[in-house]
Amino acid sequence: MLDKPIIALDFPNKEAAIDFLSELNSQSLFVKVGMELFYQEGASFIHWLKSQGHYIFLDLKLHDIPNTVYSAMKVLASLGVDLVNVHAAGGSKMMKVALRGLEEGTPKGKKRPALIAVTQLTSTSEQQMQEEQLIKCNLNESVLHYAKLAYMSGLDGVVCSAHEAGMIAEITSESFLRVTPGIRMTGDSSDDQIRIVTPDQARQIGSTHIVIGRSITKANNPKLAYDQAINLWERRN
Ligand SMILES: O=c1ccn([C@@H]2O[C@H](COP(=O)(O)O)[C@@H](O)[C@H]2O)c(=O)[nH]1
Repeated sequence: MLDKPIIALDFPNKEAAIDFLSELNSQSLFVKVGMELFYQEGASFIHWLKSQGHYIFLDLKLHDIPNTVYSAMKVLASLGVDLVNVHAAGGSKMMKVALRGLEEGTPKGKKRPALIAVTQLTSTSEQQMQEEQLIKCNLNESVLHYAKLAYMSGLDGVVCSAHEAGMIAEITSESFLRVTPGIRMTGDSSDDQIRIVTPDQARQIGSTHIVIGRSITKANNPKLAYDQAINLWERRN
C-alpha cells in the first residue's frame, strides 16, 4: 500500500476539503475520509477523490453485530476505496465476516480494500480505559490482545498508536499493517490525542503508516506542514 502520510480530511463538507486539497496541489495523496465528511457527502465524494487519483482510507470504524457489519462491508467494497476499518472490540466473529463481506463485495478484477481493526483509540489513556471500559490489564496489553485477535481473524492490520507498533510487529508479522494516528509535529498542540509521537519517531518505533490531521489541515501553511511531515517520515531531516 502507498507509503505516504495519510491526511485526515476532517472537514464539514466537500467544498472545504477541495479547497484544502487544492492548496496541497499534489497528484496522488493518501487521504482519510472520516465520519463527518462521509456522512455529509456520501459516496459521490469518494468517487470524486478516486477520479483525482488519490488513495482512500474510509475511516468509519464499524462496530455492530456480525450480520450488520458483513452487509455494510459489501457496500463499502463496491466504492473502490483502499482501506477500511472496524473496532476490534466487536470481536473475532464480527471481524471475520467483515472480511468476507469485503471479499464478496469487491467487483471482479478489482483489489479488495485492506481491512484493519482499531485497538484502543489514540485519545484513550490507560486510566480512562481501566476506569471506563473496566479493562483491568495495562494499555499495552489491551492493544496487543486486540492486535492478536485481529491477526488471528485474518485482518490486514490494526489502528494503534505508534507506541505499540513495534510490539505488534513482533507478535504478528512485519507485513501486518500498523496504521498510527496521534501524530504531531514538535511544538504542536496534542488537542484531544493522548498517545502522540512525531512522524520520525513513528517510523523508528515501527508504524507502517501514519495518519495526520490537524498538524497539517490547521497549519498556517498546510503545504509546508505536509512536506515537513513527509521529510520526517522518510527520514530526510
Ligand atoms: O485511534 C484513532 C483512530 C482514528 N483516529 C482518527 O485519526 C485522525 C487524527 O486526526 P488529528 O487531527 O491528527 O488528531 C482523526 O480523523 C481521527 O478520527 C484517531 O485519531 N485515533
